[in-house]
Amino acid sequence: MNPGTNSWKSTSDSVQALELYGCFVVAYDNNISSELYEETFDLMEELFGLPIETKRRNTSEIPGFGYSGSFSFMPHLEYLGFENGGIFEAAKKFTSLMWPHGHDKFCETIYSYCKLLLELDHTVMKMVGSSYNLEKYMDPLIQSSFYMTRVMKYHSPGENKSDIGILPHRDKSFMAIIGSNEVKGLQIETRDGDWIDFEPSPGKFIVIVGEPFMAWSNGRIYCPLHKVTAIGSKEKYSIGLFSFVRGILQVPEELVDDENPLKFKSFSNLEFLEYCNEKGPKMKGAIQTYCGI
Ligand SMILES: O=C(O)CCC(=O)C(=O)O
Ligand SMILES: [Fe+2]
Repeated sequence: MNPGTNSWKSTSDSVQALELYGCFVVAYDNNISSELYEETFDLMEELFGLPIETKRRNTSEIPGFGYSGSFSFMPHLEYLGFENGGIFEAAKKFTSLMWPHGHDKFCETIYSYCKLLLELDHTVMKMVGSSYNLEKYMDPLIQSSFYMTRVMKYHSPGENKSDIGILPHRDKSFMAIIGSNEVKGLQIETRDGDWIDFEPSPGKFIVIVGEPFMAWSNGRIYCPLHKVTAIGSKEKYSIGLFSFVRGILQVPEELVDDENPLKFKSFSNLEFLEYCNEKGPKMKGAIQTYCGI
């Protein structure tokens, strides 16, 4: 990504969007075919159509992973989160848990889909590194990341109706990349308090900064509040790839100077996740209370 070239321009635009909005939309249609996109979302219907006892087999110690749904405060949401869907063995393990007799098509489709999102995650990380001249930090961050694929179903509230899908929140992951079927509902809050819609379409993804990434950048990158509204008679399905960084995260010294004093102490992404889980879902600026200076 050399200064002056087109890829450098799109890099600086994207990083600027992360600073202003904490998110940006990627048209990834050259990399993900509409067939793969459609197949993946068709399979979501099949997955969520499994008996609840089967879906409950997907358990995890990590908050936000595993299976959950029918929350009193978010009655339309149901989700399944599993680790490392972009690694074939992990995709296979999740598939066998859901379909003990196997389901090759599901396994191959979800793996291909997650692998593309994984590549996109690495690309975005590298874009940030190149834009801030912090390239040397990016490979170690990527190498200590692990990923959750979380598939979400928002049950329809009914024709001409709308209801809460996910309450306004900031992500506790480092970064998330989300795509959905054609049903709208995800909204991101701007710094001015306006809510903007993510308009889903095949091959389009939204990259969302989580609180740990914002803290790592010493607040240079923004972390937006966002929410989902369940709307109308069609079910909404979305698939997110959420990254988490193991070990201790520390603001790079290059991002600290007299004008930008250190705003966050070193912290652990995973312990932060536990902390938020204990404090409950209402915490909006959790990272500040966790490790803000
Ligand atoms: O389903 C979506 O579009 C967004 C989900 C989300 O914000 C989350 O799981 O943190
Ligand atoms: Fe989120």
